[in-house]
Amino acid sequence: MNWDETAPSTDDAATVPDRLVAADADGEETAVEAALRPKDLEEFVGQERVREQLDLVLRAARARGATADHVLLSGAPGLGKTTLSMIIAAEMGVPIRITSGPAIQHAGDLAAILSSLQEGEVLFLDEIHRMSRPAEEMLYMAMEDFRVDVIVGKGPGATAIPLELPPFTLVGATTRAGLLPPPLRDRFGFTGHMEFYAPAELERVIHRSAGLLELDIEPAGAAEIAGRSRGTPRIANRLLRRVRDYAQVKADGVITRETAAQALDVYEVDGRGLDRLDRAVLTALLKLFGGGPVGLSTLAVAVGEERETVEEVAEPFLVREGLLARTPRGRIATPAAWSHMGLVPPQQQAGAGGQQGLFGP
Ligand SMILES: Nc1ncnc2c1ncn2[C@@H]1O[C@H](COP(=O)(O)OP(=O)(O)OP(=O)(O)O)[C@@H](O)[C@H]1O
Ligand SMILES: [Mg+2]
Repeated sequence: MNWDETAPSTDDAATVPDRLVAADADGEETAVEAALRPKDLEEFVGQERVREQLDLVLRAARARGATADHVLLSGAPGLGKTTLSMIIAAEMGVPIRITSGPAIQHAGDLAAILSSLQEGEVLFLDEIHRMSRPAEEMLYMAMEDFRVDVIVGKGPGATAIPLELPPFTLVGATTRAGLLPPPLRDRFGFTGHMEFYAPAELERVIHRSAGLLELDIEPAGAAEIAGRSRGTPRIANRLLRRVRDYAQVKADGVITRETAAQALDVYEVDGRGLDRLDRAVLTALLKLFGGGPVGLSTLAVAVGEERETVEEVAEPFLVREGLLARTPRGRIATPAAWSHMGLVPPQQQAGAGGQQGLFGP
């Protein structure tokens, strides 16, 4: 992981350098994550509804000796879509092939993958909303009829050679279910929508990971980390690793509420999971603009960040937490924002006199 705060970002999307509370995995994290992935539905924490529904789908398919229906998993980054796809394969006792929408640019790429699948295999297509149109159209037929037409030649002389495919289970994952064309969405037999996790569920994720990493953690320590994890298991696991480092170096290795809180304070992740950027946005909104309304561009300049960074990186979580609202007149802070930042709104400072009190009698 790159901790150099000044390192230029290579992503095209608005990003800030390596946030501890980013929901996306960074490159090196993938290996660490693999070790912490639950291996079956039983071990998979939370998402009760999706788990129960999926359990039925898979059990029924197994009982029929059939290949499971195609499954679409939608939800925010880090909630367990990839994990669940691997669990589907494991529960069905079949191999899994992993690819992603951006990796399939030509229909031919997809045809090659599809024709090399074994019977019953799970094909995991991550970021399925980012597939090219021709590949998508080939996928329709493959999903429905287990057949593709391979086009040979060009122009008027081109011919379509039908190719039979073994039955397979497509597991598609997307963070943007709304971007999927309806014909594609309709071809999935089951759609599971993943929700953010409740604190108690994240505590279970943390205890489980702590066990695998052989860490000594007290329940209050797990609760402290859970409260700062923004409803996301990936972030919970990442914060746990940082707290582990701190507990090793600064304490006796045991993760108590105090060590967890001190460690995450060092990393500037506050009690509610806000990091430095989130707090900078709120501080500017509250202190410089009296809680708003203020335009996005003005707010961004005040924070010293790009407009897109404020809008795409900081705001979604602040809005989700009910700390900031986007209105036609600009951004405003909610009462919860004032109290979270330990500040008093101007009206209340002025007492019963209201806003006027600010400017004297
Ligand atoms: N329900 C869960 N129980 C325990 N651990 C989980 C659960 N969901 C996710 N995790 C852990 O969180 C990490 C991220 O999960 P995963 O990679 O499956 O997320 P994702 O939804 O595929 O994210 P992305 O959208 O970025 O691809 C993994 O290390 C996994 O172990
Ligand atoms: Mg994933």
